[in-house]
Amino acid sequence: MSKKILVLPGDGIGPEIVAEAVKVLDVASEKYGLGVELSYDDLGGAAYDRYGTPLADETLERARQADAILLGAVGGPKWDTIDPALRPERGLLKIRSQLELFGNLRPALLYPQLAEASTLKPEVVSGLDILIVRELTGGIYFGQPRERRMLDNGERQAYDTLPYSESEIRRIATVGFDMARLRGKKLCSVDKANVLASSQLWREVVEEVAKDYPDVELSHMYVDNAAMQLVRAPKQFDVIVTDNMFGDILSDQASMLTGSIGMLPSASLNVQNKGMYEPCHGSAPDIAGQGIANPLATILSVSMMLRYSFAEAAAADAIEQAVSQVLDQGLRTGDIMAAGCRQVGTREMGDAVVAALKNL
Ligand SMILES: NC(=O)c1ccc[n+]([C@@H]2O[C@H](COP(=O)([O-])OP(=O)(O)OC[C@H]3O[C@@H](n4cnc5c(N)ncnc54)[C@H](O)[C@@H]3O)[C@@H](O)[C@H]2O)c1
Ligand SMILES: CC(C)[C@H](C(=O)O)[C@@H](O)C(=O)O
Ligand SMILES: [Mg+2]
Repeated sequence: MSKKILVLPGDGIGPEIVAEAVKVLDVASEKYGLGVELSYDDLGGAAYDRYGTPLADETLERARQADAILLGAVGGPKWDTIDPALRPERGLLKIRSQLELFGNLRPALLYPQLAEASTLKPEVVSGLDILIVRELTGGIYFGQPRERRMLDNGERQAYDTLPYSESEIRRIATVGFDMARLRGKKLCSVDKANVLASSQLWREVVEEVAKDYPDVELSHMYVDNAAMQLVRAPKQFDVIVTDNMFGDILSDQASMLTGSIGMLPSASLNVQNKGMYEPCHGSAPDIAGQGIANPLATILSVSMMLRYSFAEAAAADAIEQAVSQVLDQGLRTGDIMAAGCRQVGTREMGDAVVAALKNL
């Protein structure tokens, strides 16, 4: 049976990096007989321009029908001044929420070839392999009420709300423990339980879930300390589980330990392991249209798609191996460039991964 994949290139560098990831997916499909069937639509600013909304109903319906979704990135200055309810980012939040993609996996893995591109000393990052499990459909991004209003004294005020229910915490904690069990058997839950009520409940529920995982070593850490520990001694972490906003911030931070935000893929999964796959970075308006963006995070997101949505481990491994070989060849986009390497653009990097994959 063919695998239906909806491709949403999005905005800025989105179409550039997705084009390379699709080339890699096509080759993997042919080589491993995956039988993928691609269709395309718009999300974010591109959808606003085409449909007048960042996520059209028909696009959402196509996403529901698809077996998996490949996304580039959304947003950009062109849409910064439109009605905030129609911003490109709201389309992304809506698709995540409507498909209940609550489990966001963001692996920060250092390819040894990129040790010099990391912002930390080689001995601090060598062998780094962290998985951040971010809650993706709750918390302050979605909490109601959220409002901007005028106070009686004429001052403008705005607020957001940070709710977490027990069931939301339990299901993401379970993903964290399951992942830890498959990896180094260490889970660090990151919160702000010294201040926030939502974090106090978070910690309580994570402790309850821990009873089913006696083989996993659980620790708790406040998010401010976690941010510091990530740059002090990142290898102390195996799996981190955390809320929506903390996970957003910590994953961008962790990306630099691996050399560049252009290296960090992600999977956003629901209970049926239906997934949306996208790089962790944004639409990078500062380099869009120049053909210089790093496509590897998106290519590695395809690998995650094959692993998590389609259980095609051999094909997923092969893509990761092809990426590693290309790095061995000394090819680098600007963001991971180092002395003695050859700087290439987005397309050349994608072509090199395709060639390596074909030759495996
Ligand atoms: N998942 C998403 O769609 C997503 C994620 C983050 C930000 N955004 C949106 O993207 C827009 C820009 O946001 P931002 O500038 O804060 O973050 P960004 O991640 O787009 O860019 C931050 C910096 O990283 C660089 N960068 C990002 N991806 C790169 C790549 N593949 N190769 C090389 N360099 C890369 C950019 O050039 C920029 O200097 C905003 O509208 C934001 O809301 C979208
Ligand atoms: C664009 C934005 C809504 C999004 C988020 O904060 O989740 C992005 O930063 C991400 O990391 O995927
Ligand atoms: Mg982010």
